[in-house]
Amino acid sequence: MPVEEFVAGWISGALGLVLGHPFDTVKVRLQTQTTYRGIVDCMVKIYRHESLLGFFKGMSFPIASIAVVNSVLFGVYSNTLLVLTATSHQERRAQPPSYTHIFLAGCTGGFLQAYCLAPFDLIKVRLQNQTEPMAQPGSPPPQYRGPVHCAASIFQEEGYRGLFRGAWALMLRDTPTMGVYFITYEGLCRQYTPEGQNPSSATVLVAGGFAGIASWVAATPLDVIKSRMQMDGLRRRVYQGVLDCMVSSVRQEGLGVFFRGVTINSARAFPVNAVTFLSYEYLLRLWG
Ligand SMILES: C[N+](C)(C)CCCC[C@H](N)C(=O)O
Repeated sequence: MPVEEFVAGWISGALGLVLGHPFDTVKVRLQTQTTYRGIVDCMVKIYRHESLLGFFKGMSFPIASIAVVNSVLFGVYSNTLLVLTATSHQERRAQPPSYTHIFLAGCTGGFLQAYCLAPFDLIKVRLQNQTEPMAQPGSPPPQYRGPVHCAASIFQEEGYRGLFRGAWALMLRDTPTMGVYFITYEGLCRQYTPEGQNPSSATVLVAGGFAGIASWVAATPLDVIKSRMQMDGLRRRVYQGVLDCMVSSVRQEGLGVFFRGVTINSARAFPVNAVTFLSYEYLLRLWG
C-alpha cells in the first residue's frame, strides 16, 4: 500500500489545523452557547476575558490526533481510488479518475476518518466551551484541567461509549461532505489546468480553499447537531439522539439554527484547506 499519501496527509493537516484553530474556537462557541451576539462580539469577549490563549483552547489534542485523522483521510482516499481505478497518484494526471470514483473514494475516506476523529473532536469541543480564563490563581478551576483529564473524566463518568458521544452525527456529517470536498478540489483543478499537466500552486490554493468552503457549507447543519450532541451529557442529558436534537433545535431556534457558524466556518475553511492541499501536493511531488 503506498504510504506517502498517509505521511503527506498528516503534515499538511497539521499546518492547516494551527492556522484555523482560533476560527474554530469562535465557531464552536457560537454553535453551542447563546451568550454571544456574533463573530466580533465573541472574539472580543474571548480576548478580553481569556486573552489570546483563549483562542487556542483545546488545540493540543487535535494536533496530536491529526497524524491519524488526516493520514487516514488522504491515505484511504488515495488507496480507494487505486482499488477503483487501478491508477496510482503518479498516473492520475494522465488518466484522470471519474467524478463518481472520486466521490466514492472521498466518502470512504470521510467515513473512516470520522471514526478516528470522534473522541478527539469530543474533547476539543468540551475544552473549547470552557470559558474560564486559563491559569488564574484564586479563580475556581474549570471542570477539565486539560485534554488528558478531560478524556479520563469522560471515561470515568460515562465509560468507553461516552468518548464516542456525537460520533453518529460526525459520521453523517463527514461521509458525504468529504465526497463533496474531493470532487470540488479535483473539478476546479481540472478546470484551470491544461490536460495532462500538474495544477499550478495558485490553482491548488484556490481549488483547495473552495473545496473547504463547499464541503463546510454542506456540512454545517450536521456540524451544529454534532457539537450539541457532544456538549449534551455534560450536566443533564437533553437529547435522545441525532433526530431528537435536530427537531428540538429547530423548534426552539428555527431553521436558521442549521447555519450557525457558517460564516466563520467558511472564513476558516479557505486558508486551512488551501494550505492543506498545497502542502499535500507539494510533498507528493517531492517524493515522486
Ligand atoms: C467534511 N468537512 C466539511 C467536515 C471537513 C472538510 C475539511 C477538513 C479540513 N481538515 C478542515 O478542518 O477544514
